[in-house]
Amino acid sequence: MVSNFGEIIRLPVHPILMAGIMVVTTLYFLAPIFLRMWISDQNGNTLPPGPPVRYPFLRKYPELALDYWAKKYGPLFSIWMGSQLFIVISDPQIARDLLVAQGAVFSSRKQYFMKNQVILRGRAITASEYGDKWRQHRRLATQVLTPKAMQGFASIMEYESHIFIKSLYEEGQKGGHPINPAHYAGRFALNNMLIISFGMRTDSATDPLVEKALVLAMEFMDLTGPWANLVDFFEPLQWIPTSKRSRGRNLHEGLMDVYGSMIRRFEARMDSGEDVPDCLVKTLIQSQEEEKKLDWDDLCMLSAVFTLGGVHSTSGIIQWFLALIPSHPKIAAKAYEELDRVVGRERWPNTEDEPNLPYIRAIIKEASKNIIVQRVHAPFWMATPHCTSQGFTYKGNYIPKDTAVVLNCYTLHHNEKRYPDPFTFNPERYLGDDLSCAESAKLGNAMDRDHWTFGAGRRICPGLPAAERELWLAISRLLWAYTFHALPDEPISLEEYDGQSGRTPLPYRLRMVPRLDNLPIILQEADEVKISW
Ligand code: HEM
Repeated sequence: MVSNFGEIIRLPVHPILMAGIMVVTTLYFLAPIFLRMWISDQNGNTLPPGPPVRYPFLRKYPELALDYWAKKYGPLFSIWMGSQLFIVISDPQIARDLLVAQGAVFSSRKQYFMKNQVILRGRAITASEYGDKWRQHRRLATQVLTPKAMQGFASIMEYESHIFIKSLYEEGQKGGHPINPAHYAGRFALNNMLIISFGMRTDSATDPLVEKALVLAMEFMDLTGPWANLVDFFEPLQWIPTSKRSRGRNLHEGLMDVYGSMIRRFEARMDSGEDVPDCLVKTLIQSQEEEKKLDWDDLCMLSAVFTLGGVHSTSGIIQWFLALIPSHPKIAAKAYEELDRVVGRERWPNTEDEPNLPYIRAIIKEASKNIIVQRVHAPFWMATPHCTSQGFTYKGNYIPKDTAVVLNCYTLHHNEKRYPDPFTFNPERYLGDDLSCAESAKLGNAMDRDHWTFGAGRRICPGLPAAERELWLAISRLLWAYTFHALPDEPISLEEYDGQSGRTPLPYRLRMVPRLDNLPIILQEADEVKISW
């Protein structure tokens, strides 16, 4: 604009715009103050208490923020992450009252942009909203994991644990050479999952398929941490192309490619009349013929998620166990005493020995409950969030439809009343608990449940029986076979964990020294074989 005096007048457009943006942004972030007053059910019950601001993201160890808020606002609090409302459950009874008793309301899944829309395209069981599609997927998944079906997989899992111990022995040069166990634990878990999903296994530690599948598994974990993606909570960001989004798309393509070609190979064997083993993909292909609703993308995503879900968590627990045990020699000594007394030194433990080895069972439960990283961080800090499919009022707290529901495992697992001295790795707390995790999850008194690592309610991990058996075979045999030693100049870091959803320790090496002279003789009893397919 030009003034009467010929001067150019600069309109303060920028400051006004800036001020406007700042006001809108401030209002946006402070909106929970008002929303907490306005959102209520017909009886005037408002949301569970919680912070008065929206959060764009949580810091690196979100479990600590949740624990802080649970102490401040109580065992049922609410929080906005961007535009998404969450409720956070930190008490066993509330977990039971909502996730189990009100399963029809609290069992859906939010269609998170990155995980469920870009990568899984809403297809796989873990991403499906509560409804017919999920029921169909869940039925197929549990069909593959019935106790009878598990019996069929038992000898294969025993074999895989044999190969796991053997490859550690060979690579570790009988204890002379330090090793990073990540690859071997990953391969053990992957082979178990490949057998359950595809009736096949890989026969080499450097098999390109293992490498590819493990890379995909790691990328999946990295991209799908529940609070890892800003784009999940700020919808406008979904329209902006980002490198992360490209990674998500590439991961989808990678999963379709790898798992699609594996399904095709399996299908070709079926078509040629071969007597193929019972496994998830066989069930899926047969069901596809019977139930037309299962399309190609369903098949690929279901088998991918099933396999991925089972690999990272199981190998993560084994890796944490191996990271922790060198600094707990008294616990190892008690385990050796029990193993020598009950199983003896002539053979190693089998599945049937489980009821007679309560201390080993207790170690596994304690390891699964909570690997205590430097007594602060907890890599398994929450189960996959659920989501409400309708509004519900619980003891005066209104929980609207589409609220994301977080099971706050960190706080649940550090409950002083349930786990005295909760920051200590103490298997003894589980002595006298003879139930499997699956049985324990069904206990009437939620306070008695062993731990919440496998989730709760209708979405509870369907792979639980398989995971328990794998952990048993791996950890009991590791303890029978080796003593564990950190390297003096390479302390094992228990301070941090890797990946957005925090499942694995930072890379480390340890020496695993054979405990008994007859280990090589036992290891000779089985050789690596490829189950061709
Ligand atoms: C130690 C190992 C494992 C851990 C800690 C684990 C943990 C979990 C958790 C926390 C959930 C979410 C539960 C919920 O929403 O309440 C889940 C879901 C799932 N898990 Fe596992 N899991 C493990 C092993 C496995 C294995 C071996 C399989 C397959 C054989 C498997 C298959 C699945 C599937 C398909 C779902 C999705 C269920 C649904 O949304 O209905 N998991 N798992």
